[in-house]
Amino acid sequence: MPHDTSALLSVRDLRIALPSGTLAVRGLSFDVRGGEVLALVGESGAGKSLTARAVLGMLPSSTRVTGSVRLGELELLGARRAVYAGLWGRRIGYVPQDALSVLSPVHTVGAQLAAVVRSVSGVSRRAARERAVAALERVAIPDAARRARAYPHEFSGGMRQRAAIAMAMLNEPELLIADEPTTALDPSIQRQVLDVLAAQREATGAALLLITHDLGIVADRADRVLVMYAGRHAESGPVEGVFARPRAPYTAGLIASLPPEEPVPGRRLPAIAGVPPSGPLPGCAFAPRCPLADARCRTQEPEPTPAGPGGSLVSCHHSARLPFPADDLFLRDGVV
Ligand SMILES: Nc1ncnc2c1ncn2[C@@H]1O[C@H](COP(=O)(O)OP(=O)(O)OP(=O)(O)O)[C@@H](O)[C@H]1O
Repeated sequence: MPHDTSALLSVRDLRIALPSGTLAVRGLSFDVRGGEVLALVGESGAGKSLTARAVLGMLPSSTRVTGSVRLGELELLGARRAVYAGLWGRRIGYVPQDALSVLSPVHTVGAQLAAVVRSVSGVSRRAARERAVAALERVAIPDAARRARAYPHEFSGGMRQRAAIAMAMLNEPELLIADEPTTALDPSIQRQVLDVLAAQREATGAALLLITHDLGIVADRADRVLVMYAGRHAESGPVEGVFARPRAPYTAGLIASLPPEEPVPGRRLPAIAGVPPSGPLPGCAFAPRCPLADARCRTQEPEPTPAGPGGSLVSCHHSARLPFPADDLFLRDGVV
């Protein structure tokens, strides 16, 4: 598949081999368009974080990465460290799951934000500090001028995460990559942090690659979704379309196993039985868990194929046979 030259980020045939030789990401292609939110979802171990780190150029040198990752015209895979250093915080902002991985414990939050400002623009220390405080205000840190003089450990988890968003957005990058930015937070705080992220993104027009395993967040916050399974593309497309009519059995199973808003007493919750494969399989990686799998699925790996409106793609030999809702398919293996 050629690159989409109109996309902000265009990833093609990304393969990531771990030091053990295991191929953890196996030929993934996707695009992020300017200003949009693309959610990357899938079970733990699907390769979401590795994909994000490959785009960010943050994988250890012991991993082997092939394929192509283009930011606009610029090829990032194989780029020298200096190229990435010029992009981080300027064209690409990064919000990790744990803000402490980007905030140093030995400097105040304000000093760290000011240093990021000064790394890009030659403003005075005082002006950089003022911009740091303004950035903390924008992410709703109360009493920002005073809080800027505090250290990260003096912030609550939610405040630290908002400070990390402020830091990522300081220089108005075109692309933001957020890896499970709210997973470590209480549900009540998650919403605030996601609201802050959305507001910042809308104010600057940045695109967002949002990694999450929470389909509720995808439904509420993303424009398009890419469902990954065992390092591969399972399904992708506009969020509304994918939720209204999933075409990959894996996606349908994930949606079927979402707890209903109002539980029906005595009704079993569908579940996808089994666990993802630990090694390579000759056919579709989901086949051992898939209620529709047949002999072809066990021998022939499905490729992403156009499947619906809005550029939807599905990697499944039997998507046309998939009913929706698919609860009954997954109830066979359901848990009480
Ligand atoms: N540095 C590493 N060395 C060895 N194995 C790794 C490394 N990083 C990731 N892996 C393995 O690669 C696979 C994919 O990991 P990745 O973190 O991308 O998954 P994920 O989809 O982000 O999962 P999660 O939702 O749990 O974060 C997993 O099996 C993981 O154990």
